[in-house]
Amino acid sequence: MALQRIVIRGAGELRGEIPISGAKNAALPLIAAGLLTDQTLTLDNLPELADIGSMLGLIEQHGAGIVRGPRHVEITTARIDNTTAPYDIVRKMRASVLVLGPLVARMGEAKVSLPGGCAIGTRPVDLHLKGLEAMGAKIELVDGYVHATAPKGLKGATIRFPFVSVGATENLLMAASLADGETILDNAAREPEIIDLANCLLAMGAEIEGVGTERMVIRGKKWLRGARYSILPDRIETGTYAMAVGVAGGAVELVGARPETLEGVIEVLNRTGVEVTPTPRGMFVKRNGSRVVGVDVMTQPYPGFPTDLQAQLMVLMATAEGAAMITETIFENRFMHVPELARMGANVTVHGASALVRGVKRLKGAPVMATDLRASISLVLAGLAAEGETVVNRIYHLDRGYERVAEKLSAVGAKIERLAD
Ligand SMILES: CC(=O)N[C@H]1[C@@H](OP(=O)(O)OP(=O)(O)OC[C@H]2O[C@@H](n3ccc(=O)[nH]c3=O)[C@H](O)[C@@H]2O)O[C@H](CO)[C@@H](O)[C@@H]1O
Ligand SMILES: C=C(OP(=O)(O)O)C(=O)O
Repeated sequence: MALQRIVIRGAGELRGEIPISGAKNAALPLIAAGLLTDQTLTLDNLPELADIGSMLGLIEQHGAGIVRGPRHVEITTARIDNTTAPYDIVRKMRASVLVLGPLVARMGEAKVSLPGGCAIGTRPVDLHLKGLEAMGAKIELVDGYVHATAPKGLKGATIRFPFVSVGATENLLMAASLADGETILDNAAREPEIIDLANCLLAMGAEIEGVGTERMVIRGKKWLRGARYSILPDRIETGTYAMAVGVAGGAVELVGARPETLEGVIEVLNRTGVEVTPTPRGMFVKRNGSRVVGVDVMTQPYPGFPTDLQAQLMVLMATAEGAAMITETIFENRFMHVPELARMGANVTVHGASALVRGVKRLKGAPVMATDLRASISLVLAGLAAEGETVVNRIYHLDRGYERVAEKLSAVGAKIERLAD
């Protein structure tokens, strides 16, 4: 594939509407859930993203039949004929580890490549593995692969997470749905994507109490049926475009957005001076005239401010009146965007897990690149606010998580285009 880049010529206001796609981080576990049943799981509102293609490719090589249509997929896993998730797929996308729970639960064994570190931190999977061990699986690490076996099937267990993990909650929720007996997940993640997965599992016949709370009780079933489920709108994409309006100014309706999944984010936006109002179709975001003001924000598990919007918020704060302290508590290395933003004139000093952002009047365009998804989109947002031309290189990161980003932004007036070499 030719190397592609995005060119942005700032700085004009955004006006109009942007449709919000289905949530990547809900879609990925839901696709893995397709391995739990021999019947068809149909997913609607499927976003068109590179990560979705990778996840479908992964479950296909386990034996799933995939029929893909526009914004929708039918997954039928009548049989699983391969329980190995190979390094070549897992290294591209960490969410691949979500096949582990479903495979062990249904087949009594799985071999999944260890995902390894990535740009934003070391990201171990020890909580996933300890949970499966508590459910009776034997875990061995062989040649970089996790080999999990439970020849007599998984057994219900009480699992208390020492800290909140979205992925471990999802993996064990799926595993518990097909285990023998009752599983209690304590200190479980409460992200809307977890609720989406639980609701789909309920539609498949699972028995889960406490959905949306930190304590879920799952009574395992011998078999789950097929279902049809519509993926929730992407709250991170929504928050990203809301911040784009904050950065560039203007007024945009985010159509399909679910403001109730973004309360912590809306509260922060309102404090900065960006106005957010729910509408019958989604939410309306507006910033007219004056500069936003700096606010201090700490990332937290849901319902706190999401780490996946930290880089975008930093761009908003980079042009704010006054200073902002942004503290990242989820990942230990999620400030990769800072040096690139500095090249565009942002004034940011990192001290450990905190970044002190002193607002400047204007950013300046520059060639930039990023090493992860949210850092990449933050550079696009910075380009919207910058004087002159910004070229964002290595945009394959963007394609992992943002559907048609250049089209969506140019439809509201941004001067943005995608170029191939
Ligand atoms: C595909 C998907 O949904 N990705 C999201 C998911 O990632 P993911 O599920 O990987 O994130 P987790 O919630 O598991 O990670 C939270 C923290 O726990 C640590 N940890 C996690 C598991 C474990 O076994 N051991 C351990 O130490 C991680 O390194 C991290 O520091 O939630 C993150 C936190 O909201 C988001 O940023 C990601 O976008
Ligand atoms: C970090 C992210 O995704 P993943 O967990 O798939 O790396 C993200 O969506 O911002």
